[in-house]
Amino acid sequence: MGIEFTKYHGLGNDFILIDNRTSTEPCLTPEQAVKWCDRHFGIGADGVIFALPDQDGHDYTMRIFNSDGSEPEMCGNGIRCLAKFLVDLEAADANVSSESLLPRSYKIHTLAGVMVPKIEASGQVTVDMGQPHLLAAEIPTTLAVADQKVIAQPLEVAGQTWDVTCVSMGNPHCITFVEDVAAIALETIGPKFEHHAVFPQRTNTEFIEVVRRDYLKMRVWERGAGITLACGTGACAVLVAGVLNDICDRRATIELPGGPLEIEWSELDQRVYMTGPAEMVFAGQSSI
Ligand SMILES: N[C@H](CCC[C@H](N)C(=O)O)C(=O)O
Repeated sequence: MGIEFTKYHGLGNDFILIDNRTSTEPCLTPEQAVKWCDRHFGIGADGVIFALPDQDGHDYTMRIFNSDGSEPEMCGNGIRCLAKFLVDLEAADANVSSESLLPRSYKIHTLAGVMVPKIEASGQVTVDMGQPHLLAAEIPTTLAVADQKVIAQPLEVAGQTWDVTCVSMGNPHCITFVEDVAAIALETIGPKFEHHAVFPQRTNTEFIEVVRRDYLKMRVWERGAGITLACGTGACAVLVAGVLNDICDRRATIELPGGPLEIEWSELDQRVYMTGPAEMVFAGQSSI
């Protein structure tokens, strides 16, 4: 009898979701997660997400392993998929339709703090992603003094100097603004940013083309996953970086290769809100 799983994606950033509600530890090791994420010898995904029981009075706990087996603090597209997975599980347990339970919010404990995804009746998911962290020590990066922000700082990567802005959404992001995002050789430059010495915990890297102050185009090289079609925490970090550099509004559409995300950095509570889809693809049992 294999382990049951369900595949979901958020704008093509795809995840294997596992109902882990009866144990407080993930049922797979990071090494097994690498095998499950392999797109030829396994199921294929950018990561594995575990729905664990609640902690400290929250509804559930989310843990995630990237496709390289590393464990990030948070995943924006992933938590939208987790919310959809949870409402599907609860509907199956109650023998009702998922739609009948909408709208539905969850308080999810993550390594980046408590996140609150809300599935609207439309199926779109809005997530309160909390406040961004901007000090060098919080990213973390050694590119600036620990209690300083990193905004438009020069960073040499692969013999070229890039102006970078760093933002943490619980996980690290290095953002740079370019003229033509399609011209970036992501597979070459991405790993050089990810493993750069100024990022002691590696980094996700986002390359951004500003089309309008409320419309940005983004491509991403993710820590622990490489090129993905979308990155939710990355889109949030990009919006914050755009505001800090005064090149975008506090509410904008971030266009990713997999589709658009609506991001707002609220002036009122300084929290970042992300809205986007989460789709179920298939369910199965794995014997690897
Ligand atoms: N690779 C990321 C985690 C997944 C983030 C991304 N898929 C998202 O939607 O936020 C990291 O190691 O920080």
